[in-house]
Parts: sequence; C-alpha cells; structure tokens
Amino acid sequence: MSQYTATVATRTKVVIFLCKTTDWRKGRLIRLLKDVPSTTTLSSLNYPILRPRGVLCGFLADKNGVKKRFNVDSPTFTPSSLAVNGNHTAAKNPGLSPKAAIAAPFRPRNLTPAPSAPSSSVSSSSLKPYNPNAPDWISPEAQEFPPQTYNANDQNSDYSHSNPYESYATSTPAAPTPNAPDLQQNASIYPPETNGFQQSFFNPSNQILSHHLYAPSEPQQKELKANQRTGKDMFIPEDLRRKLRDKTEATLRVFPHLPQPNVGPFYSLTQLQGQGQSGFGFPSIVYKAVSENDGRTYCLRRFPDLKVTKANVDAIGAICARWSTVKNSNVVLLHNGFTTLEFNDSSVIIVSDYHPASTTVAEKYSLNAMSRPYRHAAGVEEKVLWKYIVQIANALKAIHQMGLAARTLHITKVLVTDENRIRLNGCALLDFLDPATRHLEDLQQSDLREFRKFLVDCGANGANRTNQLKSILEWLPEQARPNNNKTIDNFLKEISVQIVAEFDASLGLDDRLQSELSRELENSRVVRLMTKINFLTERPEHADDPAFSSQGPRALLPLFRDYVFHAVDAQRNPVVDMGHVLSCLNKLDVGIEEKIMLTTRDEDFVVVVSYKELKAMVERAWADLLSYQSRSST
Ligand SMILES: Nc1ncnc2c1ncn2[C@@H]1O[C@H](COP(=O)(O)OP(=O)(O)OP(=O)(O)O)[C@@H](O)[C@H]1O
Repeated sequence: MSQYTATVATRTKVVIFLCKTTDWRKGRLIRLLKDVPSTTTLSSLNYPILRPRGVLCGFLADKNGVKKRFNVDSPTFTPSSLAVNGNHTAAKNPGLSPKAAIAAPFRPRNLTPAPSAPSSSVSSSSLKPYNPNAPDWISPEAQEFPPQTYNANDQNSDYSHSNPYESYATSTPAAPTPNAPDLQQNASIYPPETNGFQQSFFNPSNQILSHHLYAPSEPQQKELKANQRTGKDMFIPEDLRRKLRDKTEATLRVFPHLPQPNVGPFYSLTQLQGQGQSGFGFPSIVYKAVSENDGRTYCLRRFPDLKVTKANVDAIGAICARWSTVKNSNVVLLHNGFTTLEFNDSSVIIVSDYHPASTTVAEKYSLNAMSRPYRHAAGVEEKVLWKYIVQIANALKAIHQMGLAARTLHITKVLVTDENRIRLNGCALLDFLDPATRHLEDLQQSDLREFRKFLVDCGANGANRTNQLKSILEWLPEQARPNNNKTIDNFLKEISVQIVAEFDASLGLDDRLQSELSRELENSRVVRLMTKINFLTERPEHADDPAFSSQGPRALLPLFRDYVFHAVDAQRNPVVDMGHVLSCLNKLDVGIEEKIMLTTRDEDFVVVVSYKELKAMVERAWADLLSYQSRSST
C-alpha cells in the first residue's frame, strides 16, 4: 500500500475513464474528479466496480495541484499505457474523446446499470457498489488458481516433469495463494487492498524491476540498488556467456572443403590439428566427430597406416575397456577403439570425450618439450601451477588406484579444457602402441618423474618461485631409484594444504555457477510462457470461435500480449523495456493478485483484470488447445 500511496501522493493522481455504457458521460466525471483532494488514494476514492463494457476510471493530478504531464485541465489526454497497441488505423487525436462531453454524472456508489447496456458474458449483477475486498473483475473462466508453477519452498519442483509445458498444462485443486511469499516480501508494491490499478499506467521510470523470482540467490558482490540493475543483470554474465558460446562454436565448426569419410558410427569428422608426432612415437591425427548413436561430439585420434593383427585388435578392445572405467574429472575419458579401412589404409581409431575449445598446456603457454619456454614465454604463473599440481595429483591418484599408469604426462598431452582446468589426455595410448614389459610399479614411478618434468617444463624451477614449490620439486623423483617410498598417496599428503585451498575455490565456483543456473532457470520459464502466449493468440482457426471473440472468455489474451509487448508512451512512442516484459511475464507466471488495465486496440473496450485471473485464462486456453490437438491426432 505504502508504495502505491506514495506514487499517488508524489507523482500523480490518475484519471482515465473510458465508458462504454451509454449512461456514463465523461465530462461530468472529470468535474467530479477535479475536486478530489490531492491526498486521496485510489482505494479511498470508492470508484465503481469495473466491468467489461462498463466504466473505467482513474484520476490524474499533482499532489500540490501543480499541473503535470497529464492533468484534468490538460487540453489533450491520452492514457499513456492503456491504449495504443500498434495498429492505429487513423491517427487518433491523443485527447479526450468528443464523447466525453456528453458523459453522465459520475456516481461512485449505488451504480445502476444502464438499461441499454449491451449484455456481455459478465452479468449485470456485477455492477454493484464498490466493495474494497471484492475482485474488480471476474472472468467467467477464472477459477481459483492452483499454484502449478510456483512453490514457495521449492521453485525447482515445478520442472521435474517430463512434459515441458506441464507446469502450465494441468489444473489441480486450489492451494494457498501461490504468490503469498512474493506478496509478503513486496507488500509495499502490491497492496492487496487497492483493488488493483497499481500498474494501470505503465511508466518505466517508476516501475520497480521486480523481484519475482529474480531475487539474487548469492550474496551481492556489487552493491547495486534495485533501480540500478540493468537488463544484463538478469542474464548470464558476459564472460561466462562468451566462454560457453566459444565452446558451442568449436563443437559445431566444420570445414566442408576438407571432407572426411564416415568411420563406424561417426560422421562429420573435422580435423583438429595437423598430424603430430611427439609423445607416442607414432604419427596421429585428431578429429572431432558426431556419433549417430547419441548425437554427441567425440574426439577421434587416428593412427594411420598401423599394421594390426587380430591379437592387436583384441588388445586394443581390452585396454580401452579398462581405461573407460577411469572416470575422473582430470582425465579425458576414453570410450573405445577400433580399426578402419575408410581412410584407404589400416588406421586405428581411439575414441575419447571431446572437450571443445581446449588446447594443450604447451600451446597455451608457448612451451616446448625441451624443458624451457620459447623465447619470451614466461612459463606458468605459480598460482596456476598449484592448481595444476593438485589436479594432476588427483588424476594420478585415480589412475594408479585402478592399477594403471598414465605414461603420457606431458605438456603436449595435458589439455587445458577451461580456465585453470586441466585433463590428462591420451593416457591409454602407449599401452597398446608400446605394450609395457615393465612392472606396474615402475610405470607408476615413471609417472611421478614425468610429473616433475611436466612442472619443470612449465617453468616451476625458474627464479622467484616459492620455497613450497621448490620443496615439491625436490620431493618428486628426478631419477629412477628403487624403494624410494614415493607414491601418489604420499605426494597427496605433501600438498594437503593446497588441496584444501583448491577444494574451497572449487566450491566457490560451484556456488557461482549454481546461482547462474538458477537465473537461467527463471529465464527459461519466461521463454516457455512467451511461447505459450504465442501459441494461444491470433490463431487463424479461432477467428470465428466465439471463445476468442472480443466478448469471449479468451479475449483478454491478445490484449495482455499487447500490454506486455506493444506498450507505448504518452507520445505514442514504443516502450521497449525488457524490465516491463519480464516483470509482467513473471507476475503472470506466478499469478499474483495485482491488477492491470487492458485496452483493445480501438480503445473502445477496457478491462481491469488481475494476473491471477489472466493466468487462469491462459491455463484454460492452453488446456483447450491441447485437447484440440489430441482430438485431431486420434
Ligand atoms: N579430447 C580432446 N578434446 C578436444 N580437443 C582435443 C582432444 N584431444 C586433443 N585435442 C586437441 O587436438 C590438438 C592435437 O592434439 P595432440 O594431442 O595431437 O597434441 P599435439 O600438440 O599435436 O601433440 P602431438 O604432436 O603429440 O600430436 C590439440 O590442439 C588439442 O587441443
């Protein structure tokens, strides 16, 4: 209430009256409202109950009597947000209609309907003395609205069903007011006792961008007031958006001028880089390809012209099966391997997860395999190096625990798949390219030495490194020594402090991503609601359907669509305000009690309706539409 009263007292008193009922003469109404004290609030005005084809009133004046943009004495007046929805046929004079001159006296109480008033789907009994507790307009379709899409305690629960529209599609018995927490939280914005009208005049400048389900779910990092928030704040942050977009682009990018054959279930093969040699001692080419089995993109490493026997093929299958069980967030997951003749040779293909837009550590930091950075390359920052140390230790722990050895811990084989995020790649490859004759323990010791070499290649032994890092380098074996008691488990103890720090950082990132995800969840709700409204409005097959006629129970849906998307200001300039759109759609989705005023494009028909009633209407129309659909398909 306080919010709205403040609006009335400090900015405007609002008056609009559009009258369809013949007994009402607008000129008299103006005079009456001119005498309204400046402190009057709408609820105390006792305006009549508003009905379709009945009377709509509001008032406009300045608190101190100073004339503002709209004033009863203004020569012209156009309801700023009411009328106006696109199709102005003739440029209407934005002023009081000439009909206003013959308006009947305004009688706020004890209204009697005009005998000649056309009957509508709303009965004339609706014209009763104003009751501040009564709903202003009752749709014949509007049922008590069940909270399909909103649960005060668990907002996600609405989306657990398989039907993407289920939250809009069904109707269950009424439950407590769905928007109760919102109303409570925003009591100042939605005073229940004002019988609506708060949003009758949409004015972007005083519209508080709400709140419905856009409440920040993490501590504010920047101190921004509600009115300082921009449309951008409601969507995914730019850095994250760009990163995800780059990954999508990398996944979808193909080079049609370099056609590749389909191999097995894989098509759209796209080479990621020229043929490489290092690391395995065999040339290999890396592709990404889409699997027809599940539509996902995979990474295919091809070893061309490899003569393999039946025994080799079996060995590849067994090795891949073993490695496919190593599921660790710092190891590229291996799926399977097979041979193919599609490249006109005998190639071996190893299939692993594809991590779009990733590079190797060597590429990212311009390092070479000779344990020194290229000229001008500074090596890897120590802060980042610690992250790498913890992640590699995590990967080695998982691999060694499975009775395997990585064998390819090398700067040209460790992938940087995200910021500060690495994965060991190609681990299984040497197992079949160079079947080990050594013991597993030797191979695992060799992994620790490779680990050290990796760090040295990254510049860990350079100047200005901390003693902590130096001691880690000292701990990791440089040469093979029997019984040195150096295992990955012991190494993990050495770096326990850094592990805890990394764990904390990872939880922080997790929190941030969760909060972004929840925001996107809300945005997806809005998209679904918009989709639904567009499914329902202006369907050509409903042109002759009485339910969709201007008097029918669905008539308000196009009007609401106009109110949301086709609003114009007092000068009839389009109001392009994302905040308005999101605010309206969220209120509709929740179905709050707040009322808005909708107008037909010819401005002859005005109705005040609550979001709750509109939502019920949408529900009903949607259910009808689905039933038409199922009828036609049977
Ligand atoms: N699983 C994967 N997902 C996404 N990209 C990958 C994957 N594996 C490799 N790549 C990319 O393919 C390119 C070639 O990888 P590769 O392992 O052959 O590295 P390289 O530096 O060429 O080493 P080499 O000379 O030994 O072949 C690299 O840019 C790497 O980022």
